[in-house]
Amino acid sequence: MVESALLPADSPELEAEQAFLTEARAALARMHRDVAGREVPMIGGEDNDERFTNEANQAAHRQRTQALVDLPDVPLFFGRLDYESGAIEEIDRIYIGRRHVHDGNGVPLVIDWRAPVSVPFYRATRSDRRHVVLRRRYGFSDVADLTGFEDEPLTGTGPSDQADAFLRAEIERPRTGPMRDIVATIQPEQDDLVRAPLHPTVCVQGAPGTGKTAVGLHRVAYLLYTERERLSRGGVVIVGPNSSFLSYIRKVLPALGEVDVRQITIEELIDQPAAATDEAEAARVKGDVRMARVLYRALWSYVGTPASGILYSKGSQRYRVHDYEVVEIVSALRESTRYAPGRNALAQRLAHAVLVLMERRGESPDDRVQNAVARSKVVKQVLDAVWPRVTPEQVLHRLFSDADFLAQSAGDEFTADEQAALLWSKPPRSWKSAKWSGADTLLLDELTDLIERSSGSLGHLVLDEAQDLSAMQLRALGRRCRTGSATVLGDLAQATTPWAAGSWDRVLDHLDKSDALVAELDRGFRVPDQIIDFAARLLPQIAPTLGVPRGVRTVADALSIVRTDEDSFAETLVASCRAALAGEGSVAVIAADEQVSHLLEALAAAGLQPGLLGATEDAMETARLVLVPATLAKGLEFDAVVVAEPARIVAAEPRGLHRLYVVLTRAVSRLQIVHAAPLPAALELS
Ligand SMILES: Nc1ncnc2c1ncn2[C@@H]1O[C@H](COP(=O)(O)OP(=O)(O)OP(=O)(O)O)[C@@H](O)[C@H]1O
Repeated sequence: MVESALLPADSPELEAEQAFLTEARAALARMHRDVAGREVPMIGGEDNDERFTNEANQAAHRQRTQALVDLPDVPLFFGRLDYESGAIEEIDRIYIGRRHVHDGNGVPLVIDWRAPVSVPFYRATRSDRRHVVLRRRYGFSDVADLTGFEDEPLTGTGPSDQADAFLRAEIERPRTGPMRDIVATIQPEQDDLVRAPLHPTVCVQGAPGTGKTAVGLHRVAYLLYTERERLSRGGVVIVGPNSSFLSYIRKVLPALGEVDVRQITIEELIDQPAAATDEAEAARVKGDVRMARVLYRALWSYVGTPASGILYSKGSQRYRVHDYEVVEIVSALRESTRYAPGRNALAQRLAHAVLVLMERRGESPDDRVQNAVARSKVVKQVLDAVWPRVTPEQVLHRLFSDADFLAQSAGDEFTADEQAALLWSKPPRSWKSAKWSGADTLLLDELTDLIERSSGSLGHLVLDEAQDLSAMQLRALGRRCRTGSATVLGDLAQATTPWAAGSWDRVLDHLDKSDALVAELDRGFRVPDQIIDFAARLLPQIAPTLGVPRGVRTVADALSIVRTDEDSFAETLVASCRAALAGEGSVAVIAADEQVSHLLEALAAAGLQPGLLGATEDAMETARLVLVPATLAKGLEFDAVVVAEPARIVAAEPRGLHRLYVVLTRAVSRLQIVHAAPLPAALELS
């Protein structure tokens, strides 16, 4: 969508392209009318299957109708390929767009970018032309009027730099709000990941601004195109770190014609609201994978060793199952089932043992007798004594209230200090009055699955900023897509949580997707070279094994550092904001969370009226200048960024340097650092 003015507005060729766009729009409107006006067939009857089928048909119709809405600011096509004549059937030219548009008589006007025939748009080069002679890219205004185009002939020799110029212009087009799609300029290394098959899971390590989020979103659109039937059963879910980030990315998939994908936080996916917060150390320990083993032991410690057998009476008959037989049955079951089905199975096995005794005495008991024995008082007494019913809440309440129970369950997994961090200082009287933290809800989720296997039916799960997830979060997510696959996106250098897993092998192991394909993206599209090089000085300290990302652009005066003193800090910051606002596009001030309210006042007092990210979901859409607490900056970007007092950002949390690395890599064109305190040593310019 580059504003391109290569041709005069009245050039016949441009006019012909504009006329084609008008024709394609009219065709899309007709397709929309046709689908919207079509009656959805309803099958009669009121049973569950019929109701379900009718609802599914209605939903599919709604989705199809919505997908055909012509969004006013989204161009219908963005590129064209001209083929050697006769190369592909009778077609010598195709227009490529966000969805398929046909003329009503079976003639395609615009081909969906996801179709195999569109692949050369992204992959053809002069040395591998794939029968393409010309690639054309279009420029559009903000309201999707076609304003120009650029041609890239593939028939010449030597490298072509048009593609790079187009990419650069697209990256630098000023931002006005939420993230936009990159469908016109997906790069070959990104295209590989976007079009990777549904299975196995794909895991992408990538430096800031290499396009991980963009790749994840386009991959979802691609998979829905190629695997819609398979995915419609379990659904697709995108999990992002917080609601500001989700609000930022929410328009990309609808612009690609996909309106039915849930984009949520992990808390929403787990669906157990948290009512308490943890101290940092407790949160770290609760997120650790050792917790899974501790919970396992805690739960199974409820199963005791039978002290006696059972004596079942029927009429004048007595049947005795000896204690050693009960012990054997219990220990065999312990090894082979989950907790709740194990209890049911124990009842049935005991009843079966009684039935065998009955048969030995020449009786011929049937299933009804077995069920009656299984439900009898004597069997129930054994069950309650040996294999009691428990809920996840009861187990966790006991674990955090009872130091002996915790020590016994922890074995040598946790140190005494770690156990102390887990214990409640004031235990609630009962599990019913316990207030669970976010980390606790994941432990409850794990226990629920240990008690009764949960179903895990998602078709595909995208995890963005996955480097931050704890082992217990990853296990909970993995359980929800046991048979599905995932796209795991992240950057180990941007891991800011104390419970971060630390390596992709471990992340994938916790997610139970060890067969994943791991790839790396290393071309940083967002951040100009000078800023990447500056931020990368932190890498030896925060992620020594990761390489420095390769920049694709230099921008004049991209980086400046302004030293001031405490007294003039606000004034200097205001001046930096004014300078940034004099340019085009979005501007952010990013500061340590605890400094935000003070800076908000200072900026407002200077008449700048910034939006406050996190206070309202649409702050990035309603204000050009946004004040961003450092902990919410992850995943976002702005044309210009002013970072206030890096030392405070670093001091605010244990992984403060990682946070600073995130903050320094949010700018597309200009980064200004305003500081009174010294910069971290690695950043001091020599
Ligand atoms: N092929 C491309 N064409 C145009 N723009 C691109 C391309 N790839 C990435 N970008 C742009 O680069 C910016 C960064 O992309 P994205 O947010 O997906 O990166 P990321 O790797 O997820 O970054 P971070 O690690 O900082 O979250 C976005 O503005 C995106 O639109």
